[in-house]
Amino acid sequence: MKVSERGEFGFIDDIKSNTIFNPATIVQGIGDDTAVYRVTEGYDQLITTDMMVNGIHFSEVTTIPFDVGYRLGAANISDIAAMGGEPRQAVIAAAMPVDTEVAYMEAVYDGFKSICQKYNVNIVGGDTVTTTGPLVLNVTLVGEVPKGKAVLRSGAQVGDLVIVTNTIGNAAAGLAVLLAKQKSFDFIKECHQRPEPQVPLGRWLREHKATSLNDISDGLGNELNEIAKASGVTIEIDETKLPLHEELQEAAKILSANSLDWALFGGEDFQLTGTVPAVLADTIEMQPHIHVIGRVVTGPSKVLMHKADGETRLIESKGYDHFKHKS
Ligand SMILES: Nc1ncnc2c1ncn2[C@@H]1O[C@H](COP(=O)(O)OP(=O)(O)OP(=O)(O)O)[C@@H](O)[C@H]1O
Ligand SMILES: Cc1ncc(C[n+]2csc(CCOP(=O)(O)O)c2C)c(N)n1
Ligand SMILES: [Mg+2]
Ligand SMILES: [Mg+2]
Ligand SMILES: [Mg+2]
Repeated sequence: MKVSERGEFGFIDDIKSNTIFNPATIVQGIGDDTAVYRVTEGYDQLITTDMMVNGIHFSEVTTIPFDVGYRLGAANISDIAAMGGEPRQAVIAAAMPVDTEVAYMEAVYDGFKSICQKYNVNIVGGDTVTTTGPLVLNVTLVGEVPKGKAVLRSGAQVGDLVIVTNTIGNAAAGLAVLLAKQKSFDFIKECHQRPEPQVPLGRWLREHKATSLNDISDGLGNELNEIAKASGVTIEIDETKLPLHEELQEAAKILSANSLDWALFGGEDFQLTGTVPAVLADTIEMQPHIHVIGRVVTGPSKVLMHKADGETRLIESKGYDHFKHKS
């Protein structure tokens, strides 16, 4: 059945069950003019929004509907993780072409509900409209962080260590193998299709006094430049220290692609990058999911990379730019 046959209110009825995963904070969920939720005493409130468009962030070739919903949640939860915060309440809006299948949208919502359940996020409302363009989905997410403890982009200090979580470039590599219709490469494909926001590591980094954090949506180069600019520092990273997964290296060989470009400019990894005080070096050494990739030094706001061959390269802020990208 198409959404047009189901009708606006029928559609809302179809998706409104199984949306509250943290009931203690909810006075009113889906079903009134606004939702009503309770905040935690002693916490600052965080709010963020991110959108996904069919043909830009996903396509039939790259992403099944469940994963469209999962990634939509991941992109938003990731921004809360990048503040060292806890995700809490979400509203979701959908602009649908009239011939969209109800089953497709239900699967999108199943994916979104699945990640919300995993991170204890309540889905407290939304909006439903039709469009003559492609499917557009938007989430606005509220989170919380202990008062005054949000980890900003502007706190990097000279002498700090530069860190990144897990491995980077996988989402771009996964997209490339999906578009090339390559078999296998399941790990990097999943990194593209069903990325995991790094909430526990964001919390760990906040608790260990990280001085700045950013999530990797547009590419490591872009995110580190944002930190360098906001903090007024130079960031130096080491090419040999960038954590790259073996599947990414393998995919680069098969597709004759540049694995370093994926890592620096790929985006959509939703890993965290940022800075921590140098005294944390030994503690980080024992943290298997956080890697030191460089240092903060005095100088103008820029990012430099010491290459494997001994040369130094300026890393431009050339991540994914929606107005400049040609597909
Ligand atoms: N259309 C807009 N109107 C008002 N503020 C905006 C708009 N677009 C972005 N911003 C704000 O600009 C800043 C940077 O936004 P950006 O979307 O680049 O960050 P992000 O959400 O971390 O990255 P990404 O969208 O790539 O995941 C944020 O403070 C964001 O709220
Ligand atoms: C079908 C298809 N083609 C290309 C891409 C690549 N892509 C799209 S948006 C984006 C940056 C993050 O977006 P935002 O800044 O909105 O968070 C990237 C790297 C994709 N995901 N799917
Ligand atoms: Mg954004
Ligand atoms: Mg972000
Ligand atoms: Mg972006």
